Amino acid sequence: MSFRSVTWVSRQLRSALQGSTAAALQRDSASLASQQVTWSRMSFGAGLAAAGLATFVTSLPQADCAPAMEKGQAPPINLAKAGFAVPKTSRKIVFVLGGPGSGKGTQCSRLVAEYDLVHLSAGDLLRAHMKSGTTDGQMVADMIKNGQIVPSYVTVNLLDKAMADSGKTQFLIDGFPRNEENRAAFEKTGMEPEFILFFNCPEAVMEKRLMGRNEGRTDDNAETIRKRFKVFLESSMPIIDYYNKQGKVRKVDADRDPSTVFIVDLLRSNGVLGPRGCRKATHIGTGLVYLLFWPLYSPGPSAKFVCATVPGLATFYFWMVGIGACRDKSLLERSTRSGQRQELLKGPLWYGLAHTLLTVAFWRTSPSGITAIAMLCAGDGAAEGFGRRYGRGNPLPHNSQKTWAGSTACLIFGFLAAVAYIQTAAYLGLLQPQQPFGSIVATSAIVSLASAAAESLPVGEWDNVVISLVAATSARLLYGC
Ligand SMILES: Nc1ncnc2c1ncn2[C@@H]1O[C@H](COP(=O)(O)OP(=O)(O)O)[C@@H](O)[C@H]1O
Ligand SMILES: O=c1ccn([C@@H]2O[C@H](COP(=O)(O)OP(=O)(O)O)[C@@H](O)[C@H]2O)c(=O)[nH]1
Repeated sequence: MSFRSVTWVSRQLRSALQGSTAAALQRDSASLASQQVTWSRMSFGAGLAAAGLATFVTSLPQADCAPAMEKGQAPPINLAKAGFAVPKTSRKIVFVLGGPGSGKGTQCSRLVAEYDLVHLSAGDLLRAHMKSGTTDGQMVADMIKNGQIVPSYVTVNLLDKAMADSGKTQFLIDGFPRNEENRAAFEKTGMEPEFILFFNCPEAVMEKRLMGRNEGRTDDNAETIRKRFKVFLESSMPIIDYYNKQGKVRKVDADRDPSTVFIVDLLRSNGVLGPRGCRKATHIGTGLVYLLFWPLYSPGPSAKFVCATVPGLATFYFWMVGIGACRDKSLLERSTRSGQRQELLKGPLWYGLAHTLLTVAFWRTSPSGITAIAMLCAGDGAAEGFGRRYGRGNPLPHNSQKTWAGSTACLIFGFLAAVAYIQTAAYLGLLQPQQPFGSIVATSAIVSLASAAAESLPVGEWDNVVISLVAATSARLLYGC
């Protein structure tokens, strides 16, 4: 479609909507009364359509993001084979550490059979490398036989290559880093672990398991096992202590038959498995799609209440599931990090309440509510996505959990969404009073700056409330309505 025809279509749409809105506003009371009946039907219809669409939007990501193997779908496309390199910084890495024989490899294998994770055992990679026939290979063979730690340049290269070849983004790295040199060399590559799974197991239990492993390994003999335990205590435990100080260690009690589910829960609650993508897509998409329906409602005074019933009912449902009055596993999967129903009573509940209250308090005649919803959805949503992907190593000075990349994304995407939505409302003649484009741009810029600052604060689960309040208040002060 050419630019001229797009312009023509948009002009027709505008004049049709403006005409009907203006006409509806100007009609005398008798004809307005009869119009109201039609409009209330339309409002109801639009409400139902919005509710349907909101349900559709929230169900979409579930299909996209749940682990493929879990749903019996075809395995995901291998991006490396398809010719796309996955950037190092977008890799999500979990280090699996613990003494020799603590069960790291066993648990990792069980996990990868079910989930879209790649298990990279540093020991396995080194054992494969020692058969390569190179001088390095011979050195690795000797070092493994003596329970020594192979120099980082060999291990880090093998790990990096294996990650790139997999074409995937989520990795369980088992048995690495084993000492300070390993850790420093890995972090120099720009990659950082999300967290560390530490398999805690008594030496006697590990020794018994190793002696019964029977995999023909050159190092599973009493003498080397003793050396490996010593190396683990002297060189590897300090690494676990190092990450512990950063709050990154998740301890697994490995002296029992640890069910896979236990580790799965740890991975889920730390955002490695499961529906983070779904959560974000829902966070960004629901509000922005909801706003698209606002022009369809009647100019009558009850329209905003009808419109607010959509997020209102959804919020009520969140609350019902959150308190345990209803069960909805798929809602928990796509709306929470931990899969725990109580989490619905925090961020998701406030998200829904913010939409409901902003609709009723401001409605489409004021740019303030639209601005706040745009900031909450596009700004806050983009902040998390960009922060995780590009923010590593550049934390904000006042909050180490947030990054410059996240705050910049919040500012830019919040601003763009606010300008786009308010300008559309202005174009359709919905705002009262009308706002000139210059004022929309200037106000959106200031509000998005304030919202990005609010988003960067260490307010935990209150972030949806804080960003909505700051955006709505600053927009209200600047627009005056
Ligand atoms: N929870 C467990 N209980 C009993 N035996 C286990 C357990 N986990 C692993 N094993 C056995 O112990 C041995 C060492 O396990 P493995 O996963 O190879 O340890 P790691 O990778 O930590 O060296 C294997 O023979 C494995 O079958
Ligand atoms: O990052 C690593 C991982 C393993 N190894 C060597 O490989 C051996 C076996 O390690 P693996 O993780 O396979 O077995 P585990 O000791 O956990 O049973 C170790 O003792 C080390 O000699 C190493 O040097 N660096």
